[in-house]
Amino acid sequence: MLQMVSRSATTAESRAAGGAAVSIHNLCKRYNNFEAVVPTSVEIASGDFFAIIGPSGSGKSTLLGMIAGYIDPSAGRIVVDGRDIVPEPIYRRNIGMVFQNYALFPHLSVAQNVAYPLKIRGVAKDEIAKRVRESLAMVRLEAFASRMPSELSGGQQQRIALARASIYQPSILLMDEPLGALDKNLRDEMQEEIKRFQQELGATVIYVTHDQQEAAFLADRIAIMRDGAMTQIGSPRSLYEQPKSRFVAEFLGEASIFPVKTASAKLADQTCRITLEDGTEAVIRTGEDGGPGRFACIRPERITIGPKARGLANSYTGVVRESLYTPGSIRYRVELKDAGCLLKVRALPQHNTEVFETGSSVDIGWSVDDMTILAE
Ligand SMILES: Nc1ncnc2c1ncn2[C@@H]1O[C@H](COP(=O)(O)OP(=O)(O)OP(=O)(O)O)[C@@H](O)[C@H]1O
Repeated sequence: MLQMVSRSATTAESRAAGGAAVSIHNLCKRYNNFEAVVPTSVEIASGDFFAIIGPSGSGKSTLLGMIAGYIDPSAGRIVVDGRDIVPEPIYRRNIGMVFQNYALFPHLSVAQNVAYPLKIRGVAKDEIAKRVRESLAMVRLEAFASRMPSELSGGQQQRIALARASIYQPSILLMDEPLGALDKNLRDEMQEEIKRFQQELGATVIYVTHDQQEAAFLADRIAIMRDGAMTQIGSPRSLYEQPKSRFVAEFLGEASIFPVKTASAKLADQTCRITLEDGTEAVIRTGEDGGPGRFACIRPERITIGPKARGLANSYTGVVRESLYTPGSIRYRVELKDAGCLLKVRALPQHNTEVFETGSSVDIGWSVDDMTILAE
């Protein structure tokens, strides 16, 4: 294993072309009166792993297609290392692409598939053979050079697609749901593989996925798309911990979200008291003060359940309405007494952790920093 890593690293050193910086300025796509992508601007740094997530139809693939060059933008610029690539045809853009359907040429062997981009660029035979060997080593499939695509598993085919997309050392790699066709275990394995691969290649990656966990695992930054617009861009952590809207909070991970009815003036200790629509009162850290039209949000793992909740700034009693033990976590739904508000709670099962059964009364609470305020 160690030997393989060090050999790949050497290979990468000799190949790494480095990633390109990508600046997108007011890029948009209209189909008649419909804006599939509204004017969008974003800076992607060289070597960044940038993921785009969002519901179906939110414009992810359209944006990627404009960068790749197979969809013409209605307006806007895509500046790569200082050069606007919008007027350039696909083959001049030096962009590698990997898509969900592996799209390997079925009648060509693995080696011939990987060699293809170099062959059409007129690279000499010896050089092609050497680079095919290097590329296959990077995806750990040297032994498969003479196989046909039909003789490979789904994961192996996708690794060959990666090798083929990167053999001409593109400075940008675009991936649209590359693991979409694979089962869960293989997806997990391939995520590790893609991460390692990108680090070795040094390319800037723009990666479209439906899967928020996948995006969080792979990406330095994530853009969340909705109705053709990037609603929020940030690190996986900042998006999860400081979502700006209800949409982002619900799209990325689980949350309990309640409309805010009133908010008090600031209290002396930089906190304020809010009242939720069902009458529940909570003390939160001030900053983005919640008033009518705002929402209070709390993540399930931020809630303490059991006797330890008693000393917290927000402390209540409730009834467990649902209790589910799953590998790695215990999930509850707890209804606050006298309020009816239902909270999602996730506890970490440790040695001797008490599991509360459905119907039991429990203490439940959170600190002033755990509840955040969101806009619609
Ligand atoms: N050629 C077209 N003509 C008209 N509308 C289109 C065309 N291509 C895409 N659209 C629309 O543009 C919107 C964005 O599509 P896009 O494929 O970018 O979404 P997506 O976020 O990638 O969705 P998914 O996750 O389902 O692949 C959708 O509403 C789609 O119907």
